[in-house]
Amino acid sequence: MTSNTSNTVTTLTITRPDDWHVHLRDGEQLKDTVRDISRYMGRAIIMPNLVPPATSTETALAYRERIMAEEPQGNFEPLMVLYLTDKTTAEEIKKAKATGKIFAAKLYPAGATTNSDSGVTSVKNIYPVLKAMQEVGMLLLVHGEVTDSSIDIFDREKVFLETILGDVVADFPELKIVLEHITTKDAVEFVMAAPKYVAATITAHHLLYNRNHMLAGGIRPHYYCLPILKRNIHQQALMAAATSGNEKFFLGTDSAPHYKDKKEAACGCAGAYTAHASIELYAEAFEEAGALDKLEGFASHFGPDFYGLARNTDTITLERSPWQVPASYTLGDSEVVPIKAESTIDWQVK
Ligand SMILES: NC(=O)N[C@@H](CC(=O)O)C(=O)O
Ligand SMILES: [Zn+2]
Ligand SMILES: [Zn+2]
Repeated sequence: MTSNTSNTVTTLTITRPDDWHVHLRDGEQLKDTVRDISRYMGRAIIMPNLVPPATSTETALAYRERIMAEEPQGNFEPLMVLYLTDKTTAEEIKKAKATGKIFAAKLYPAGATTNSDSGVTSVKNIYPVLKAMQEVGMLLLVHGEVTDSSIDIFDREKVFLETILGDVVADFPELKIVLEHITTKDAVEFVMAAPKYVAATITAHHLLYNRNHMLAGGIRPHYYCLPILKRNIHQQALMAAATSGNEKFFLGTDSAPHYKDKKEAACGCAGAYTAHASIELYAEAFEEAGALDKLEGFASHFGPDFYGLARNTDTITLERSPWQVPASYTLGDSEVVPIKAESTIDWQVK
């Protein structure tokens, strides 16, 4: 990292970052999501929860082609992910791995989040698949929440760690696991105590916000995402983890666009759009913690290191240059309301 050394930092140059968890959607939305992700992200782990989900090597590769068609310069590399179901086979894992274009498989507990209905109903059902993944070196990405309706929504991540993930880690000691979009102090502690093959992504919105932002003084649907924002002690634990320099925690925006009318509804969809300003939002969070010097490791080094990929070799520069986020952006034939709509963001990428 290089930056000027006066009291307030006004420019910050870091190795080009990657996004280790993003939703680009499909069809008419792709041109808009790919434009945003490829502005400065070198690579991104592309979530496979499409309708229907990308459950096979063929569907994942076809999706990759549709993404590449929106970014013909090839400056951006989509890293594909297989969507695990109860029916996924060990052969499919080996086939996917052999393509060199599919880097991970995603465990969605069935019903846990957006488009997860075809997910896994019991982790035991995929034990042969996890064994194959461990053998061939394919990462397991996890949406870590239980789906039991008797468990309070604010406790679902913690209970998942206690009742499911602990066993998976113990039973597959050499399987690389990323606990995605962590939201609790419990998850931070779990990852820190786990062996070196367990890491986590943290979103910008879980660093910047807690459930008061979503619920106090009126209900704000654009902050509603899963796992849901928690109380501020959890936000503080996430901030401490992200800015600690611990290489087990790295950037994954979980930017997850939904049309405005699907969010502002009686039963609104889960997901927050942050790809319009992802590194800028992280910069705001890290600055708040007085830890801008820790941003580069989190955003640009620890992700590729964990995935066993080379770090990017070029850089991007952030400038302190406040700008107003628009009320909405075009998304396909409709619009999406981004995080910080109509508010100011201090940083801009040159
Ligand atoms: N995070 C969310 O609230 N939503 C994501 C799904 C997910 O990542 O769980 C989506 O696809 O909309
Ligand atoms: Zn998720
Ligand atoms: Zn996600």
